[in-house]
Amino acid sequence: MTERPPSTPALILDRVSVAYGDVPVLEDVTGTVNPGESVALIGPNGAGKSTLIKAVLGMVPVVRGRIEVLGGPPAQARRHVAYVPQADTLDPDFPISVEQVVLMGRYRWMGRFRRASRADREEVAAALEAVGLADRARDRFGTLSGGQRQRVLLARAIAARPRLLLLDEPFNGVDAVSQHALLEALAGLKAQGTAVVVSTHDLAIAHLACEEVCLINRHQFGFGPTGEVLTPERLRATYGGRALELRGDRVIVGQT
Ligand SMILES: Nc1ncnc2c1ncn2[C@@H]1O[C@H](COP(=O)(O)OP(=O)(O)OP(=O)(O)O)[C@@H](O)[C@H]1O
Repeated sequence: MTERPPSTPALILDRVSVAYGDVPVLEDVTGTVNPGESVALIGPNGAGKSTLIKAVLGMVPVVRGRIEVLGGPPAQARRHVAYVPQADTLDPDFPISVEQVVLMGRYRWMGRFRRASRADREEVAAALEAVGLADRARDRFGTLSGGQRQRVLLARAIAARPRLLLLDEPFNGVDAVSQHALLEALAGLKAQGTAVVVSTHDLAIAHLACEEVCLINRHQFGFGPTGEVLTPERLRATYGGRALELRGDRVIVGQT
């Protein structure tokens, strides 16, 4: 019997350090995310979560160490990586429909004139279905609630058919219905082999959405299975001595 070759990791972080000018923001972050796996980036404000995501996108340079995306440098993998930013640059007043926003996710696969094929339209419809907004396709994007808009932006990323999906705090200000829809859509993507990296302040979400966590606050305080790494001691170290822990699905914030 022949052994199947191991699949290429979606993301390798190898002693990654990032600085803005002379100011170090991340030092020695190391870990691997395989296809179909998800990792939650957890750390306080200013810990470097967004910076790490931008480094994976090749938007900020790595000063030491190495980032490998789908077996090569980040710049070579851009077509296979989708990103849902923390505050999207799309102006909610811009007159654009929900399906037009999602179609943007297909641009990387379209020809020079960006004419949508039937297959593109089917991908858009499937992505909207995945986030539970199929019935809002023709509505103006700006008329949706904040949580629904977040779901549309995830649909745009899904329509890009990424092999690695990066989400920067997608659950902020999102109600329970939208949260459930986002979690279901992420589970669907993972089942198709997409690797997911999601920054979040919500430890309960990290438990629900991700089987791995990366604790960072400039330095790395742990990277591995959620149940093993998300301990009160490590959380306290990550949050600079503040006692934070997870009991059941509740986050307990203690004294500094
Ligand atoms: N473009 C930039 N130029 C200089 N410094 C920056 C820049 N972007 C971020 N920083 C700094 O880098 C550090 C990490 O910021 P980053 O946005 O990565 O943190 P974060 O963990 O995502 O925080 P939050 O949870 O508040 O979103 C902060 O001290 C921030 O001030």
